[in-house]
Amino acid sequence: MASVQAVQTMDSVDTAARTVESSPRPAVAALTGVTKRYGAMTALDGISLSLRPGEVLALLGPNGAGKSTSIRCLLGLIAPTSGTARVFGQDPRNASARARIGAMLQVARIPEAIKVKEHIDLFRSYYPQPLPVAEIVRIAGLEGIEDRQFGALSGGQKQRVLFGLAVAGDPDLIFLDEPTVGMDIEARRGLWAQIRALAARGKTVLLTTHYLEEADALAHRVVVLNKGRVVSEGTPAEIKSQASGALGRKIRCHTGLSDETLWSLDSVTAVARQGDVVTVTSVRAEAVVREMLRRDEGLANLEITSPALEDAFLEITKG
Ligand SMILES: Nc1ncnc2c1ncn2[C@@H]1O[C@H](COP(=O)(O)OP(=O)(O)OP(=O)(O)O)[C@@H](O)[C@H]1O
Repeated sequence: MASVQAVQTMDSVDTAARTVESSPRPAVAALTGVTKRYGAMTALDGISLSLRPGEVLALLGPNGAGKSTSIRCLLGLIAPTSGTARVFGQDPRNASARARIGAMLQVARIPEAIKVKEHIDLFRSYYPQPLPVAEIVRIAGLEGIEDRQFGALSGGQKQRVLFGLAVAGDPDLIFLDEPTVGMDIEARRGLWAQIRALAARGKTVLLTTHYLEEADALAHRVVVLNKGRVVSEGTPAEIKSQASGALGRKIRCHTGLSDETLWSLDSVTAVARQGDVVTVTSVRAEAVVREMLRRDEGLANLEITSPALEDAFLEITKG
């Protein structure tokens, strides 16, 4: 069981320190060459992706990119037009595979007149070895609302209940389709801590989100989809560095160098001033900084930043 201590420990882990064993253990779930067509609309266009044990994989992409369709194929809710979906090495419709899966979907509709605790009891009954009710209530932060009807809850509280139902069966693989929509910042951070705690217990999580800082904060790996194809894949840091190749990095400092001099340096694409602070953008930031320090001994308050994941995402999916 995840203890509060484990949650707190994981919370303090630095993003860069998140690693997942890269051994060739079989994938927990995989789409291989999957195309999904709805009439003339191609929702997935030959995509392959796989989930490794114990990782949090974030699926990013603009509206209509194919994120929910990917999840629905992996859940066995829809069949690929071609290609294969496998979960624990089996067809996702196989009952023994399903018993190890939990899901929180965007379109989840559950009866409004039923109490939270009754929903939990019902979901627990679907699984062979569910978590104790008190554990589900604690993980999903449902203390005090167990006896309320689902329909009487706020949007954020409903999301927490759906998360609780997704983990009720103590599944090894959890799909979370935009899990923090409608949550305030505190609730969102609480859910992040729980997702980290799940991964720390060896659970595998596939998450879709439009909150790019969420992927940055949680994911071991990010797969970016656009128009049904995988357009980028890597750690959040790798995705950002791919984009810094195209976008450049920003060098901020106090310097006496003129705009003209700054523009003359290696691969500079922008020079901006705000008060005393100069911001220079270049894809060869190290070379530019070396040259700036050589020419200006008084250069101070130096700071170099990579594009945010948000900028990287827009760059990768534009066009
Ligand atoms: N049942 C369906 N019938 C027809 N077209 C569909 C159906 N389901 C999805 N699509 C289309 O397939 C494409 C991919 O949809 P999908 O829901 O997978 O995207 P998404 O990345 O999850 O988008 P969003 O971020 O808006 O949730 C979209 O163009 C969508 O309109």
